Amino acid sequence: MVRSVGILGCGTIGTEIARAIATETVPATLSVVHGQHPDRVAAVQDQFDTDSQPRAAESISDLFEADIVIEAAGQDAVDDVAIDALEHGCECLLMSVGALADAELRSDVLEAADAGSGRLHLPSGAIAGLDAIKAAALTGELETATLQTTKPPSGLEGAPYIDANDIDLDAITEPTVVFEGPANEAASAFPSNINVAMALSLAGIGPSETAVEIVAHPDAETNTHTISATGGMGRIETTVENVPSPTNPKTSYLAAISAIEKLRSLSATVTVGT
Ligand SMILES: NC(=O)C1=CN([C@@H]2O[C@H](COP(=O)(O)OP(=O)(O)OC[C@H]3O[C@@H](n4cnc5c(N)ncnc54)[C@H](O)[C@@H]3O)[C@@H](O)[C@H]2O)C=CC1
Ligand SMILES: O=C([O-])CC(=O)C(=O)O
Repeated sequence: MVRSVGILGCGTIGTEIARAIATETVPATLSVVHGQHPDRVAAVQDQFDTDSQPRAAESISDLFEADIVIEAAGQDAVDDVAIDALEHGCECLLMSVGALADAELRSDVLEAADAGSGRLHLPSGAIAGLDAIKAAALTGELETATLQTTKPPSGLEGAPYIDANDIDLDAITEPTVVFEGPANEAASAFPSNINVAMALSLAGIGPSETAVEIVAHPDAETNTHTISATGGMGRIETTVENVPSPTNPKTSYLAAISAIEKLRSLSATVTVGT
């Protein structure tokens, strides 16, 4: 049973998760939040009645008083929070799953989860189909897994890969493949765009075997993710045409509500789906 929640990052996803707690969609208390911008921290606190407002943490370690620590900050923050939270016995939910493309960090985080009393949760986020992918991978049936992601060019702005390769996003006038490669390379090349590739990898056949294609589409109005997988179980194909979040178009709205459902399910007496 998860009773108290701590949130790292008061941006699009962190604020939406806090709202779900404030409106009792999730039966838990938001006890503590940590953010970089006092105004965003205050906006999260203001979603609650005065007597139930979360405390603004002075440091990340203050979050470990909660039963579950949710990272909704960015890939750089994962190293600062995940291992310590797990070692403190907290449950830990990571949104910036792409940080686990770093093999050493991944191994340390998974080891901390194995050693501690808290569990590590990596939600499906903005993709659909990890239930089937997990089941197929467990029995060794899964042979191939690919992710094709299509975003408007503006949604890829600021990605290290775009900058390093001098890709002029403004000059794109037709659907253009801007990246092809394994998930572990995609996750660090596009840290704010393709965390979902690492979730797919960890559910499936691993980050170096999972193939990723990123398409910049000048007319796209959605962030679209298509998973294609084959193996002894048959063929899986899922496509989600995601509505971008108004406050951060790089982030699909589904990512926030996926985390909210994961959080709710931790206290549920009945769970549906794999
Ligand atoms: N797994 C998935 O399916 C998805 C994951 N994401 C990832 O989730 C994360 C959060 O996404 P958004 O809420 O849209 O981002 P956002 O940019 O709207 O909010 C992040 C907030 O965290 C704060 N922050 C960053 N580092 C911090 C630190 N060390 N300590 C305290 N606060 C810190 C920032 O100031 C910002 O307010 C991002 O890494 C994003 O790429 C986004 C969409 C889907
Ligand atoms: O929200 C999305 O569409 C996916 C995303 O940004 C990510 O996985 O980092």
